[in-house]
Parts: sequence; structure tokens; C-alpha cells
Amino acid sequence: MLETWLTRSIDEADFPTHGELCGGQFRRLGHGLLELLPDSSAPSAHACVISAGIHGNETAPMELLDDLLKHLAAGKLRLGAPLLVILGSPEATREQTRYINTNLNRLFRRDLDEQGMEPERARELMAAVDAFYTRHADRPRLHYDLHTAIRGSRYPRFVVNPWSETTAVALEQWRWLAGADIQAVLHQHCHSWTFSHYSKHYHDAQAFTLELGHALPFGHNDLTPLAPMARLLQALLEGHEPSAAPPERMVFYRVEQELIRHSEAFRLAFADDTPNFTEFAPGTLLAEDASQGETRVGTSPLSVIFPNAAVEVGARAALLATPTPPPE
Ligand SMILES: O=C(O)CCC(=O)N[C@@H](CCC(=O)O)C(=O)O
Ligand SMILES: [Zn+2]
Repeated sequence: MLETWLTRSIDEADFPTHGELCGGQFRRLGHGLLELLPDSSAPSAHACVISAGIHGNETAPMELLDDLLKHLAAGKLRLGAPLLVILGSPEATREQTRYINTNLNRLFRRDLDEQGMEPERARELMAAVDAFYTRHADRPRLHYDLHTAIRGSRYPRFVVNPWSETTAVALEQWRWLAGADIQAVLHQHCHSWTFSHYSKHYHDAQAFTLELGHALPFGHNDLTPLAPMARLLQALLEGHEPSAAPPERMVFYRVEQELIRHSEAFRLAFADDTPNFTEFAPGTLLAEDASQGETRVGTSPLSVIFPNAAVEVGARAALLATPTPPPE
């Protein structure tokens, strides 16, 4: 049964409310929400939230989760940690689109007052995360929110580290991410109200947005480069110590500036298919906006991440970042 959870969530077909699996049980908590409860947790197990499909057309992470659940269903893995598995936006996935009305991944805040499909879904997901971490309050909290990027990237596998005033990243996280073949880290510089930011900001979780390659339709993904990431997820599920590597294997960047689309008449001054982490020299024209005028690189080079001129007015059209040293 467990092996059909993902497809049934997308189809909105019936799925049992609970059942047995190797090492524990599963419970369906709602649409696209599955809790895995071990009979007994391994000593170092985390309370893990693993989400995918917050953007409906980012399919590789959903295939990765599907494989993980299939291995569990087949008895090839034994559950040793509590897991909340989330399929973020089944409607958008069915429509093969990033979102239906608005970008779900900017709505994860408790004072949200917007109404509509994505705001309602954000409220459901926040409540599910709150209840899960409360049920497993004896465990360290972790949230990996899995995505893929619209464009190619100088570093195809990278993480966004949400900004926090209070929660430091545990050194083991950098070691696990390097061990999972993550190539780059982007430190956020302010609140972003993304799903991973939610778990870090409100629950002090070790939380990241993981960009795992390029957004492609189902069946077109090559999961081979994600094999080390699959092993990290398996280790978390079994409550085992994941493989580790030196953090210096990754490159580190810090966001200096967010480029916002302020008006309808907005354009990025570089090619649409410019890969993430492309560096622009001082003085280069980056964008033109009818209300804000030109944005140019200042005195130090800037690298561009997530460039997207087609975002809603008022939304982030790119992040501009500079390299920073690895953590000590
Ligand atoms: O490739 C792109 O332009 C977007 C890929 C994506 O969905 N990225 C996330 C990053 C979230 C974060 O900043 O932590 C997003 O834009 O929501
Ligand atoms: Zn995404």
C-alpha cells in the first residue's frame, strides 16, 4: 500500500488511514501527508520532516521519496525514526505546474492573512509540522524541503540555508550534506517565509531547502546523481548515522541582495537560461524596472541565483550572492 501513496495523493484516490510497515506503522494524516511511526526510535534518531512537491512541477524529489517509500514497503529498509512525509501541492503536480494561483513557498508564516488555495494549504502544512514536532518533542528536529531549480546551475545540487537570528546550523549537517554530494550552500540574509524557514524560525529545526537538479516532467529525471542524497534519506529513516564528508568540499555563498520585481515593466538584462551561480562583474546591468530603474552590480562581483523575470509583481526575481568561507 505504502508504495502507492505518492500516486494516490496526486490522483486524490483513496488510501488507507493506517497500516503496518517494517519496524513500525504509517498513518495518513491528510491529503499528501503521511506519518511514519517506528516501534522504537534509534538512539540518535531525529524527528524528520521530508517534503517534496511544494512546487508542483519539481518531480525528481517526488520520485526520490517514492523510491524511499517503495524500499520501506518492500522491507529493504527498517523504520528507526519518526518521519512526516509531505507532498506539498498535489493539485499543482496534477496540473504539471509550479503553482495554481500563487507561490506556496512564500506563505509559511503564522500571521498569514491571505485566503485561497495556496494560503489554505500553507496553513494545513504548518499545522501538520507543529503537531508532528509536538508529538516527537523528545527528538532533535530536522526538515529537508526538496526542490529542483528552473534553470541549470554551475552547482546542480545546492542547499539554501534559511536565515535565523537564533538557530545555528549543527556542524554534522554540513558534514551530512557534503556526504550526500551537495555541492554548494547559499546562506539567506533575511526572513524568506519558505517552508524550511518555517521549521527553523518557529521550531529551531535544522532545516534547509535542497535544490536537487533541474525541474523536469515525471519520467525524465536521471536520479543517478541523487544516489548519495537517497542514502542520506535512508539513513535518517532508519535512524542511522549518515555518511559524512568534509564541509570544505562544498562552496559557500551568502545572499547580499534580493532583486524584487516592482512593476509589470520589468526585465532581467541577461539571457533567460543563465545558470544559477553565474558571476557578473562590477558595473554589469542586471535588471530594469519601470518603477525602480536599473540594478547594476556594485564594486564587487555578484552571482545570480533563481533568476526569474516572470514572478508576480512584488516577488523575488533573483538572489544576488557573494562567496563566503566554509564554517569552522
Ligand atoms: O529555480 C528557481 O528559480 C526556483 C527553484 C525553487 O523553487 N527554489 C525555492 C528556494 C526556496 C528558498 O529560498 O529557500 C523557491 O524559490 O521557493
Ligand atoms: Zn521549488
